[in-house]
Amino acid sequence: MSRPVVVATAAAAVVVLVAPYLTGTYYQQLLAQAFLYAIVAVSLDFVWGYAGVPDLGHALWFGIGALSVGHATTVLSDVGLVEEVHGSFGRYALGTVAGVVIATALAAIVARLCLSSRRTNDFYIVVVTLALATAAVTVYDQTPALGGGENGLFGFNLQNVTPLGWYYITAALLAVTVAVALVVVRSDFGLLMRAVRDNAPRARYLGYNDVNVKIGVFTAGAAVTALAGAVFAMMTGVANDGQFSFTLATSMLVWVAVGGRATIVGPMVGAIVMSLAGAKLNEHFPAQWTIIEGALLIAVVVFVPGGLIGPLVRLAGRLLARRYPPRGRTVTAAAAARPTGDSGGGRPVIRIRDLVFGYGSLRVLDGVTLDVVAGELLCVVGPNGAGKSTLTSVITDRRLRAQGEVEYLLQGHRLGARPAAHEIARAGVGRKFQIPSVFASLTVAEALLLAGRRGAPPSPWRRSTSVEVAPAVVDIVRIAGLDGRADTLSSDLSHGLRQGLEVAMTVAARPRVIILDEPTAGLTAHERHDIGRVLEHLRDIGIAVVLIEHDLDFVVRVSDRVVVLHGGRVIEDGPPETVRGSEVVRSAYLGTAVR
Ligand SMILES: Nc1ncnc2c1ncn2[C@@H]1O[C@H](COP(=O)(O)OP(=O)(O)OP(=O)(O)O)[C@@H](O)[C@H]1O
Repeated sequence: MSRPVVVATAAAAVVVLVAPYLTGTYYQQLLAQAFLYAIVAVSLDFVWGYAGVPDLGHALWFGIGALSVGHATTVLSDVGLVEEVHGSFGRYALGTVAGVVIATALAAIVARLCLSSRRTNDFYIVVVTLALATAAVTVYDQTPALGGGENGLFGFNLQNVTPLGWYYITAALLAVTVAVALVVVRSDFGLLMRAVRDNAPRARYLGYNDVNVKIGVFTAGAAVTALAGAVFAMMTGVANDGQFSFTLATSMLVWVAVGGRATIVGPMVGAIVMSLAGAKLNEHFPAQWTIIEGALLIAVVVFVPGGLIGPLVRLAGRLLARRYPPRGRTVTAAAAARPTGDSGGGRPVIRIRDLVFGYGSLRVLDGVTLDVVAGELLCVVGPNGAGKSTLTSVITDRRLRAQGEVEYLLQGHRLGARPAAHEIARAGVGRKFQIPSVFASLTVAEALLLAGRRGAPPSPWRRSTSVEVAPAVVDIVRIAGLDGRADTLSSDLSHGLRQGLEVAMTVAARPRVIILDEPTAGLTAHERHDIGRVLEHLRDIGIAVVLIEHDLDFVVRVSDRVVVLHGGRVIEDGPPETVRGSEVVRSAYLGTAVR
């Protein structure tokens, strides 16, 4: 931490310690509630801001925590009225643990159902979280035996803790939450969270299970929020439908959006300021405050998507960085990070037999049969729409329902019948997309760091500062003009530089088979020549290189074998010169029908 950050943190700590002595009990209670809401905002920032999973019903987890403590400590009558309160500490602990466990389990189920299928996407989780929060309030109100109905449960607050005590307890919980959150988002795992948010398919094809990352973060967010809900209930002695409500869920979204997504500090400040303002304004203008909150959310999302506090935090960070330059990540070549191809060159590493695949009624691959061989540079060519990119997709993701066989003969890896994209990538099949696909919010070095781990779970607290990659990756970085740009954000790179970065990322993952869809598009003739040399080097060390290309001169120069795809069928498979001279190929490229 730089000195100004230490000073600012110490100053904030002094203010928090002294503030309750300058205010009365009323404000101590309000602030203690605001701190709990700030914990919720930080957890939602994790889920929505960093992992990109929109949870519109985040209040549900808060309500479950509160209701669980209410239930553990009270005895209800037949009509749901509180008859007795059990004030033993064990009951509070039991309620808290049960609330966290129930919220965690339910969140894991919801996230798995909404996120794990190829056919589901963010839209599902938006609808499901919204529907769940709404349904929870209805169930709550209609089932008095569960939560006291519209009256809720009350009078069960933990005795012997004063408002000042709660103030310090909640402040300490918030400090721990923020500290842990900052460590995690700055760690290597934090990079993965942002990578999955920015570009889940790219993360998947580098060997990461993006769905599990999202499910894990969503579930952790629910657990922390349930804990905050449980403490809230112990402190106030109240559990009611308001804690589940869509109104509270909307407030949570407003805190994060107004504070600034993916900043931690922004949502924390947003929650404290907005909940204090809300509490005061609600006293005088209860109806108007809800409208103001809704309008604020719309205004921020439309006009200042970065939020109000987040940009200030970033600006302060930039100003500080000028005075105290942060330690950037360095990219260095390491022999140990060298990709190792198969020693037995000439051996098939992927065997494809009679592959048939279509989009609806459109048949795109029509009985493709070919071998991908270690230590060979294979070019796949064909006119637009021939099925080249589709073939890449079907080879690198067997969850795509294709008929026929794809067998992976990668030493040391046994893949199941229909391995997922991340499993295939981990086994050593690397893929570069046709349109450059990078992680917008990651720097060049950060992207290479993640790529180099090839799906190995990154540490949630360690922040690697040096990135060791294969010498070939350093060559690609140099050829692509990325030298000296280790700390440049991928979103700030030109099209050509992104192209180079994606090739470098694919090689950094130490693949044994590398499939590159038009890696030289957007590069100059000189850069193409250099990339060609890197690909030849990869081939020479035993890697199977599959290149999808349109530039026939380049293809003839670098390839050992050329496969021509036309109308989803392999119409030629042989040495480059033979293929170039082929009448069938010429007519295919000129658009004449091939029989
Ligand atoms: N997701 C999709 N849904 C429906 N049709 C698709 C989809 N992706 C590709 N296609 C169609 O499948 C056919 C083959 O496309 P593909 O991108 O595999 O060809 P290609 O040989 O890579 O072409 P290009 O050289 O232009 O990239 C095309 O007719 C294309 O329109």
